[in-house]
Amino acid sequence: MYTEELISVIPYKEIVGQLPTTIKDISIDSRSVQPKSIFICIKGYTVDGHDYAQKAVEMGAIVIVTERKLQLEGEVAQIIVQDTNRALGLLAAKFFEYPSNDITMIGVTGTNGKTSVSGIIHHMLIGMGEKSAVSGTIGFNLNGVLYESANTTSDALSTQQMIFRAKMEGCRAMVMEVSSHGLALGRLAGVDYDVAVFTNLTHDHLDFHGTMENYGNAKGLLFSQLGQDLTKNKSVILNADDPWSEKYAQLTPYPVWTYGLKNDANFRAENCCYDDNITTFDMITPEGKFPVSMKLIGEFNVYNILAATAVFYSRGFELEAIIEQIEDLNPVRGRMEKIVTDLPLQIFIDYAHTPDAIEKAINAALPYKKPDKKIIFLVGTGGNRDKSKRPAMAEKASKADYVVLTTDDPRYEEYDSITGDLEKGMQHENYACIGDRAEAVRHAVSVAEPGDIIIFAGKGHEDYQIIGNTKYPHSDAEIAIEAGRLKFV
Ligand SMILES: CC(=O)N[C@H]1[C@@H](OP(=O)(O)OP(=O)(O)OC[C@H]2O[C@@H](n3ccc(=O)[nH]c3=O)[C@H](O)[C@@H]2O)O[C@H](CO)[C@@H](O)[C@@H]1O[C@H](C)C(=O)N[C@@H](C)C(=O)N[C@H](CCC(=O)O)C(=O)O
Ligand SMILES: Nc1ncnc2c1ncn2[C@@H]1O[C@H](COP(=O)(O)OP(=O)(O)OP(=O)(O)O)[C@@H](O)[C@H]1O
Repeated sequence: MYTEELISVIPYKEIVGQLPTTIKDISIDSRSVQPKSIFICIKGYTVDGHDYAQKAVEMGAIVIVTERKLQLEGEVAQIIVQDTNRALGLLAAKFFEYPSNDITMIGVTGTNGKTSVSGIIHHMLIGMGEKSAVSGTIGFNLNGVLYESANTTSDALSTQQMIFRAKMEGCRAMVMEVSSHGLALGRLAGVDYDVAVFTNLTHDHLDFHGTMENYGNAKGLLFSQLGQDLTKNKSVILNADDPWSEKYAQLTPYPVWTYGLKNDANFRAENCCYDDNITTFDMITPEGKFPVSMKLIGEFNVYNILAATAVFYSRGFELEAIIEQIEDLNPVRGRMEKIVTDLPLQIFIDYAHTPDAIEKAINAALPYKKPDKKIIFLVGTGGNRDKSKRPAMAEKASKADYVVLTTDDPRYEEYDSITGDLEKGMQHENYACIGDRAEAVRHAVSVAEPGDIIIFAGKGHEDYQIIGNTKYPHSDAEIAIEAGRLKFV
């Protein structure tokens, strides 16, 4: 690509040296720079890409985008900008010829439900015969092949690359989980969303955002960044039962569709019934009432389904076709997923790691609890991350009859520090603190009796536990089944 053309999309303060006529590639990682590349220096939390500019030049970078003038050896031009993160988004979008303009982009944000709603939309699209890609916490799923990603919302370069690949593979749509970190750190600059969805906003990530106000405002960027061009067919999907929705509705000129169970909304559910691992309800829509029956359990999934329905409706799909897809959906991996075992227990694997999600997960299991039987809830929290949510997590977990407090990626933090913080929120005495997660899982099984429900929360789809900075293989389900066989079979 012509260098002049590429850099025309970014505001810059100064150019140092002679720009080459063309550049061949774009990179933010000195370890994988290709010859004749433009390298953008990104400040991380642990390391700063500016420190790797010289290495990038040695690998073949011929232009460096930087926030300050660097002392570099070799034939290289420097472009000095105010904010390399923002420049990266704009350059990456231009380099890949704005792939998000050619594909329906659906962004899903919120504290809980991003993976669930994104997965639901993706699977419904596929069910309708549309090619679709989805990116988020579970990775990047392109035509059934899953690629790992480090973050829920990847850096701006990977994001544009993913959208480009989805476009080249003929996808009609791409669904993206949009995290508040991604929005605040400019990872989504240059992405043109067609539909923006909000699930809910509750306590999480305050180590990063500081206050709920900042956290909510960061999520709001998804709606304000939709733009103002009313010739574009865009829509916004908001949860009518969450107070932040009113604020987000003010941020956009595009049509807003609401959903919810409590307040007035365009899409509502009535007569919800949770029975035999089947959920039924009447969906109230702008076109009347439709009975729905689905395999996803829990009230939170009714919200997720209403959100997905609003997305499809806003894009002109027929309600009958939408509901047909809902009835075919399988539970999302690791989200109140019931594990099939030969044990006399009901075992759920779940990803709840916020107070609100824990409450919702336990509520989802309540209809399946048999008289005189227990719900055992295992909950862990991550080390070196938002500590303020820990007591609130245990407080919500206290709704279970027995609680096992443990760790979920302790990283560099002592087990006792994590379980000790959780313990402060416990509302009853029926609990144990066991920092080693494998031991904690075995303990949960050891206190179970036939007919009990055990919910293992926090790991969801993950198959590892991070201790220090090493990922060790770990599966709550496998450990539980092994312990259960020893005990019951
Ligand atoms: C705090 C944070 O956001 N850190 C992110 C950050 O890592 P970092 O600070 O260590 O910095 P780095 O990206 O490794 O290095 C900075 C720059 O130097 C470059 N570099 C580095 C080394 C080298 O040899 N050469 C080189 O060029 C890197 O390529 C990069 O451009 O940049 C990495 C690459 O983009 C991210 O993977 C990493 O996210 C870490 C894993 C993380 O845990 N982030 C969390 C807080 C996060 O972002 N979470 C949200 C929300 C999830 C949710 O909703 O639950 C998410 O979207 O995932
Ligand atoms: N709409 C919802 N409202 C509240 N809780 C939910 C909702 N959907 C799912 N949950 C609960 O939250 C957990 C996490 O769900 P999900 O992975 O879909 O959220 P997420 O926003 O992607 O989370 P993360 O940002 O951590 O990846 C689930 O396992 C479930 O317990």
